[in-house]
Amino acid sequence: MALVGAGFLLLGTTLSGCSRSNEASNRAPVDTSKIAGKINGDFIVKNAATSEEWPSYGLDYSETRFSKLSQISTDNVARLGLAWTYDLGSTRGVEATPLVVDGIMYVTASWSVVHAINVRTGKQLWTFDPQVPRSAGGKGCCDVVNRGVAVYEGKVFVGAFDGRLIALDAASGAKLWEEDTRLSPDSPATITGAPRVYKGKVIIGNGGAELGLRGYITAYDASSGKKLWRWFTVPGDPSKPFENKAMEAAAKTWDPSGRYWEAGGGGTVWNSMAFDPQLNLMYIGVGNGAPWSRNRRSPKGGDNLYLGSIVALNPDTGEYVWHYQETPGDNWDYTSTQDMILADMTVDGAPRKVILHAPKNGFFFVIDRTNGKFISAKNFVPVNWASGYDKAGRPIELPGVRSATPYEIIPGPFGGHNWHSMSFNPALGLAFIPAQHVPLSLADDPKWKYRSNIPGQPMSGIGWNTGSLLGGAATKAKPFGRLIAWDPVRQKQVWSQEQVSPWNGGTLTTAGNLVFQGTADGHFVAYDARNGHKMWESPVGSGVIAAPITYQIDGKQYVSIAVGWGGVFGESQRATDRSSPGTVYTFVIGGKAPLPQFGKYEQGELLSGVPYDKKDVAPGGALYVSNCLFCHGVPGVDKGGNLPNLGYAPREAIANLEAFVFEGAMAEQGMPDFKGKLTAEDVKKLKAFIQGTADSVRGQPAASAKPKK
Ligand SMILES: O=C(O)c1cc(C(=O)O)c2c(n1)C(=O)C(=O)c1cc(C(=O)O)[nH]c1-2
Ligand SMILES: [Ca+2]
Repeated sequence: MALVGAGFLLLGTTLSGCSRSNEASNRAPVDTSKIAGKINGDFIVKNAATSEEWPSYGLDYSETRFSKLSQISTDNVARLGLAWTYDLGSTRGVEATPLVVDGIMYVTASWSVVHAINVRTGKQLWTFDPQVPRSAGGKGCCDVVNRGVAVYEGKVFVGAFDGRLIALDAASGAKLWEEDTRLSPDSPATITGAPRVYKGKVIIGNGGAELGLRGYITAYDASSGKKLWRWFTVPGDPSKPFENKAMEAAAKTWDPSGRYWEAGGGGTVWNSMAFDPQLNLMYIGVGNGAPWSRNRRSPKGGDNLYLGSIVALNPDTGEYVWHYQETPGDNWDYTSTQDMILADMTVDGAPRKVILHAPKNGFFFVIDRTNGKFISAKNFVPVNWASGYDKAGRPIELPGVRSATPYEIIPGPFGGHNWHSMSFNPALGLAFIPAQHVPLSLADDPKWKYRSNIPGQPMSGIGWNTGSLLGGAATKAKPFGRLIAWDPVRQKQVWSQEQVSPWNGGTLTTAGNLVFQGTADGHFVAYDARNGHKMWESPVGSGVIAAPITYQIDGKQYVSIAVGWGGVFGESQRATDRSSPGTVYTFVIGGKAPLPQFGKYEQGELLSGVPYDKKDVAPGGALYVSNCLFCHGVPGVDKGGNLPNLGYAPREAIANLEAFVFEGAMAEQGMPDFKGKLTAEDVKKLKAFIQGTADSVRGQPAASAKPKK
């Protein structure tokens, strides 16, 4: 088909098909009667002492990602070699932390497809495709990703992107039960996060604050799927009774004249949780406001609890116990959903049970996890929205950061640190943060209306609610990616490593004094955890965003990483010219398997020859921001991520843009349907902006590849 040019091939249609077709030949004998039956709370606690298996998302209930294994160490890591690779058959972002129990790895690819792999051979045991309708693609803000599964008493739990929580038989992959976590079929709720199982309850939150969701978290009985409790994170319609005292208290911090409940208010729990069995408290990280702009959401101001907070809940009942708000009155998509780590440390001479947290807002927090009391906060990246935190734990906000005048907010909405997992090495007292900056300027937009396509408001055409205009001011800060080793007690950076680009993978640290991390430019790297010296690296097929794991089988320590470029930054931008399907890489000392052949990313020629009217370029640009930007990037400037850059698309594709926008040419790949949302006249303007921008890039000496969002 002529329209399917080089750029579009990348979208691929091979999801799970690839592994399926190999199913018979890939199977290897496994005693399935013994799989994962032993995994329960006691096991997870016991395993934390040895780290032999990797039974839950963050390795242990404290989510430390610190492995006690030391067979692979700074002494021999240089001899690390490939044991096997496994093709996940996906072309979109792979964000999963794999779990390994009883010699089987459970890992997810994009579109929530689960793969069970025999770790001894690297061969497939089974796959499960929840068949997420591709029309759900446009409901997610940030790529059709999944961060992994939970395993408990012989079952595997996965959150499907369309909002279903599904239980599978760990031995066969057969579906045992399925529950819809959404409140209604037209809800914008998705699931991208990994479930956790605490005390026999499968616990999961949702994504969707951008699309106008009231955040909540739900617990289901692991064996039956019965819903046990649900806790909302922000108050609902004030004409209805409060669900609980926590909502009554929270409502006092919201201005009802903003009618926030119509846009849900936000506060989604789309990623992080942790559990302290001794305190019987579970912790959740609560997300940003909907819309982003507080002036639109709550015109008289207010802290808007429990946005941007860590909240402690009783895992038995879902009852609120305490909260600490990191970003009062969030205005910039400053989620607190980044991974939390529970640690015990001595602060000012006293032993403290703490939570370590590096949320999007750029500050590193140490919080007392018994009562939520603030201990300290210090910025780990440059910030320009607050000068610091006072003794009570309140940020000292700087003027102008909520205004209608375009302002380069630092960190931007991509965060000084996003969902890419942090790890904490208690032996060294260091946390390893995948830190970054992605420049963006924002301005409050008084014209915001719930779910209205307003040119210039990012992605409002597919239902985003930011209440903010994008751009308008040149950004000055440089984008960066930086691995930071942070001492939480002294609140001080100990070492750092600059990376090629923002959006690098999560980290793993080990008793072998190592930190492992994959990078945006397609490498898997081991550093000396004490000083940041690079000890080993291997190229992998594309940019890495997920976090590595390590485990021991038959007396041998392995390291694995799921590779697949994407996520919200990686949809439109890239830092490598390689392109490969989602792939699991497993390494072992002395491993001799050959690296797979890496594909080359075919960028295509800069677009030329699409006729347009110059006066349509500027209005087309505003429409582009509100419909296309976060998926396709700046035409001719960004290089394309796991979705194509339209400035390098084939001429026929842009000349026939209607086929994509209205006729569903890419619907099977998850592209939203713009019928009834855009007019033919709008599409004419979009073409003008795309070709006009490509033409102006051509007029420049060299196309800059720097992220512009
Ligand atoms: O507010 C939300 O509900 C929500 C959900 C998600 C998600 O579910 O992935 C992301 C975000 N926000 C977000 O702000 C963000 O930066 C982000 C990045 C990613 C990703 O997977 O790359 N997801 C999300
Ligand atoms: Ca968000």
